[in-house]
Amino acid sequence: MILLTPDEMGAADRLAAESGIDSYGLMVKAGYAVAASALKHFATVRRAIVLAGPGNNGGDGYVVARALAESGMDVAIHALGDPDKLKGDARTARFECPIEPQSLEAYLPQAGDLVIDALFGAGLARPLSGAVTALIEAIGRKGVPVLAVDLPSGLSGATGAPLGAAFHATRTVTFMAPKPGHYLLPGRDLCGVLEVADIGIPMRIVRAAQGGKLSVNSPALWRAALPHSAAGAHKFSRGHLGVFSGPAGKTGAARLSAMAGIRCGAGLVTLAVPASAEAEVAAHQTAIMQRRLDEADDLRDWLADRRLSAFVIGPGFGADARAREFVQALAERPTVIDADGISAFAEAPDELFVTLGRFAPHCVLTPHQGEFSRLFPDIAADDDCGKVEKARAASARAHAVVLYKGADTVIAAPDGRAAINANAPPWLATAGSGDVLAGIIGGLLAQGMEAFEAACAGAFLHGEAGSRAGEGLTAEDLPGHLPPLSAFS
Ligand SMILES: NC(=O)C1=CN([C@@H]2O[C@H](COP(=O)(O)OP(=O)(O)OC[C@H]3O[C@@H](n4cnc5c(N)ncnc54)[C@H](OP(=O)(O)O)[C@@H]3O)[C@@H](O)[C@H]2O)[C@@H](O)CC1
Ligand SMILES: Nc1ncnc2c1ncn2[C@@H]1O[C@H](COP(=O)(O)OP(=O)(O)O)[C@@H](O)[C@H]1O
Ligand SMILES: [K+]
Repeated sequence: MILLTPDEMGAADRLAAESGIDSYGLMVKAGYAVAASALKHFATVRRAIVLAGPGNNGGDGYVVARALAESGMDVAIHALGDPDKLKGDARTARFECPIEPQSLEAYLPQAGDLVIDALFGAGLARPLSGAVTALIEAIGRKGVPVLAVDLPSGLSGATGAPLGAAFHATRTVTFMAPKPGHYLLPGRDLCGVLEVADIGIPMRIVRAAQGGKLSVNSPALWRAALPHSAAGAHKFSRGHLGVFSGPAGKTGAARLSAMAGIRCGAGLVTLAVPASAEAEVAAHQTAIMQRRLDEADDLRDWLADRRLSAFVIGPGFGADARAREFVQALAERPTVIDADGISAFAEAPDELFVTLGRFAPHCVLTPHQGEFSRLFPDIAADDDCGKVEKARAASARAHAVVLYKGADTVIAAPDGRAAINANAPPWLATAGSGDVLAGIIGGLLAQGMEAFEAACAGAFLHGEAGSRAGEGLTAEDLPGHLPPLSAFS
């Protein structure tokens, strides 16, 4: 599913107009789609209150009011600003609507109302005024449901962050394609249930405006890149994943990664274990192999085996000089660099970026918010930038795929491709869950998937496993609930 930024949506609008499509016709379709949603999902409300803004979002609102009145609903319009100053399609919509607008101040929220929020959509340019903010609070206090047109007013469609106050909608109807702000937090929560209405802009125009670089993560993005298990495959043809364990007492994280890697199809998985932890790891593993590995020299010997096709380093490893040395040696092969593998470079992130820059972008960095801030402090602190732009900037700087974790995980590649993951249930946020994700991605890399596709598929499979395991899961449950890759091919 493609995503359009508000600017790209504006471009689609312009291209549609240039191809002869009537823009007022689009507004009418948009308004009727919202009215249909109101009638279907809020059938029991006593009256609909349309809050109409000064631009085309307000224009949509006048169409909604007309459509609802035609269907027999009791409708009132409260306009922000002087309706006589409306221009273009919004002005036409206002004069085709039989209901005379009242002032915004005249609206007193009442139980039984449905608010249609048509104040601002893609054109929001600054934080909402004090009067609008007070009205949002009054509507919230009364528990009046809100149906948002395109976006809850106050929310940036580009970043998913409110510019100040914003409506908290029950449902949102947007047009042609969702925007990043519908999926990035807190926008996703502020939108409520999202509907995407087709208002008749041809998809070829939508695609031309979009450029194909940002999407919602779904199997369509990576299905073709999944490893196929041929009948004659043997374990080495399905890849060999190496996972680095921490010292005694800290081996659990790497063991979780290793188990996830073998469950998602790596032919062989070996845990590389320091001497202090050999007995501990051996007591836990059966299908996973084990190799003693203490120093960087041991690692260089091991790397002589070219059949080792991918690595995971970081979970429970220790964020120290040894971690830096290991990551620098591993960067020549596809490697997931997680947790301590990231934090080890907090004092000298450029050392990591220079190392990664010497190779093709075949490594995946998987920071959560804290780790992201350690490695990319300036990008993390840029409040004008949404999570997609942050992940993209980080990926370009690091010369690696960056999977920026959270409830709204974003995956970005150095070439600008990006995806927002949307299938993770909230109970996936449990200790060790990130270690499992690193192992899944490692397992896919080991089987020959490219880094961006492996990271996207990994995040999606992790979310699926979380849903299948259900609320109350622990990280140990996740590998056993991974769906088979064949379910997606
Ligand atoms: N694209 C398409 O194909 C289609 C788009 N459609 C619809 O058009 C919508 C976009 O319309 P839009 O561009 O007119 O922007 P919109 O959100 O109405 O706001 C702009 C106005 O608000 C003002 N303003 C901004 N911030 C403000 C603030 N904080 N406080 C006060 N004022 C503020 C701003 O004023 P200015 O900044 O110029 O002073 C300007 O007057 C889109 O969301 C969708 O619903 C549909 O009809 C279907 C086809
Ligand atoms: N609220 C949430 N909803 C869904 N998934 C979440 C949420 N919060 C975190 N996650 C996911 O849970 C995992 C947690 O990983 P991480 O922060 O590394 O924790 P740990 O180090 O304990 O494994 C990540 O995949 C992250 O995207
Ligand atoms: K709106």
